[in-house]
Amino acid sequence: MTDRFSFDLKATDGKARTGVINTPRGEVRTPAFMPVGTAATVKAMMPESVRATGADILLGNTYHLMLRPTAERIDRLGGLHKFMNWKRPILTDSGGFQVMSLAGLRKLTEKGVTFKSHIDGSKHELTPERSMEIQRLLGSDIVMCFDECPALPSDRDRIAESMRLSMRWAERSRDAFGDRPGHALFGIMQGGLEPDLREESAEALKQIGFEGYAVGGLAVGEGQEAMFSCLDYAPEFLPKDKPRYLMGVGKPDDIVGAVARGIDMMDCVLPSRSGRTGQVFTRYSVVNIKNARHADDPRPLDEHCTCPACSNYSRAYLHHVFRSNEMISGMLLTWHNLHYFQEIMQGMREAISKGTFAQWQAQFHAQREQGDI
Ligand SMILES: NCc1cc(CSc2ccccc2)c2nc(N)[nH]c(=O)c2c1
Repeated sequence: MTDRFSFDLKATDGKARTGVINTPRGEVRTPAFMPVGTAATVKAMMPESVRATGADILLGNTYHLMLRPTAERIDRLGGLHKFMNWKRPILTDSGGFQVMSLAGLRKLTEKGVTFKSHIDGSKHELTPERSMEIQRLLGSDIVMCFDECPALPSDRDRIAESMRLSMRWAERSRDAFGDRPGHALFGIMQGGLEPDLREESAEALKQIGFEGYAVGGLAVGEGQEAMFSCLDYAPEFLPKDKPRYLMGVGKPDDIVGAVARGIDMMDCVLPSRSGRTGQVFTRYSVVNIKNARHADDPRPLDEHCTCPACSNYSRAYLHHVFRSNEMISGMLLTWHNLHYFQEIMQGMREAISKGTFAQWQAQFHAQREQGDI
């Protein structure tokens, strides 16, 4: 164990990298997929089940937790790790993105954002300083800078103005974060799909200095092709010796494409949210368990998968409990999806270590062309 935060880059294969993030609460193997635990729970999962899927770290949400049950109450109860019974690392987002996508009556100024809670309409303010305080009260191991993520498409001037505001907020986040050994503050690169603005943002963040760097402002409606075009150059603007985190991404092929372009960490609600809506990710395709074709099918979702859903239940059963709106449906399908996402990450870590990432990527895509078994 360590009392410091550090990143060891173990191997590269082309632009793909594999390594380990060392934190006082344990190691995070990269490339890493981070399940989202928005309101202090990965929905439909016990923490020990999340760990059993292979997750080393999970995400918490400043926006949701500041509204309910509040960061001060979680702090009084011993912090988020104790509160949600997750002893390993937690990364929390800074809240700005969720304010812009969820809250009402938002007012954005140089100081920060004021808004009304989507829960009870109460008024709140988030600034870089308040976001750092909330994330400190939660006790998260990796803290994200307070930033503004412009919706795409936006005109270039709007994107430039928003990025430069986020860079001023990054400086204020750094100052407010203070000296917290064993904890990390990650900067967030913005700049839309504009190479020069992305480079300007990266340079500004490197001047300030962070323990890790995120690529923000992608997967906001631009589509996979445009996202990959940006990832063809943006990660290279960031320091090689620090973790690179692509925020809020994505589908399995998004994740593989991002790792191939030099990304180390990703998060997405997709596997858990889809698990609750009957959308199942397998190595061959996406299966909608609601479809009548599964009603009499005695086979597992994926005969190669070792998760509890695939080891112990038929498609017919999973179809039945989904149609019957039984709780076990969300539990089993979420477990399977998270297990499958972690299986992809483990496969990539091994392939990059062996220098066979290109072959692994080719097989990943070839299997998906086969379609459902
Ligand atoms: N992919 C869109 C996206 C998603 C998130 C949210 S990622 C997340 C969600 C829940 C918990 C932790 C992290 C973002 N967060 C920030 N701060 N900045 C962005 O540009 C951005 C873009």
